[in-house]
Amino acid sequence: MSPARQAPRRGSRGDGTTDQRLLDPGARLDTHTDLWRVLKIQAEFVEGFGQLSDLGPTIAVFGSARTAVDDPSYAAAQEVGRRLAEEGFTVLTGGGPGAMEAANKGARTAGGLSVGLGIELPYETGMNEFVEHGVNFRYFFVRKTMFIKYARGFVVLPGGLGTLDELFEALTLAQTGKVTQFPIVLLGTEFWGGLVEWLRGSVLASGKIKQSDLDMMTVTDDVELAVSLMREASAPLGGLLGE
Ligand SMILES: C/C(=C\CNc1ncnc2c1ncn2[C@@H]1O[C@H](COP(=O)(O)O)[C@@H](O)[C@H]1O)CO
Repeated sequence: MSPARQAPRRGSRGDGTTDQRLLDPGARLDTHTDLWRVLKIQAEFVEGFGQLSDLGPTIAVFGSARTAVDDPSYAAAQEVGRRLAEEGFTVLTGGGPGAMEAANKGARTAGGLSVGLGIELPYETGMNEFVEHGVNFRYFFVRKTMFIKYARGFVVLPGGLGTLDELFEALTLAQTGKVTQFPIVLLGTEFWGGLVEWLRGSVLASGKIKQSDLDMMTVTDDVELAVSLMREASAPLGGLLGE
């Protein structure tokens, strides 16, 4: 093992996270360190590509880290994980608790491949117990690239800032044509209805987006609809069971 590998990995306590050391204004002055950091970022991309390139047809499921086990959206996440796995999809989540855990649980108990992309955070959380194949990232933006690159579509359950960030990144990439054939399903009409209403009444009405941008999302409570939209978009790409 090389000396660099033997050195204790700077943890998520005390000296902050890798993302903090890259992004915090106080850390921006160290150009020399930043140049070395580029190599670490590059290594993280290489590791991610190596670990994830053989997943087969994959759908990412996003949602709150704080969703409790007795929350109806936990059951919905578990159900969508299960059904996606039964259809032959690999289920990819952030590997954390809440809705992520539920989706991984559904996939795992259905015998599907259950994958988690963990992220270094200022507090240790670790991967949920239902992740079969876990990959940990230090940089949020590297991890986000992996979600988009390896998923054929997104199912988004109720969530907070992390979930909204993932949703709007996918929408922006679809709007700008960076990804095509990329279904985005918002599961939970009561939760998502207000956001969609605001997008329509304010953002669309003031000309900041087009109707076609709104049409990129399907809002539903129907897990079967979510799964069939993923199947339809994935079919031309091939690789699903029975195709
Ligand atoms: C808040 C707690 C743990 C956080 N742990 C996470 N582990 C992995 N991925 C996470 C975590 N928190 C957020 N994410 C990512 O963002 C989405 C959820 O964020 P939200 O703000 O909770 O909506 C999720 O899809 C992940 O990709 C302790 O309970």
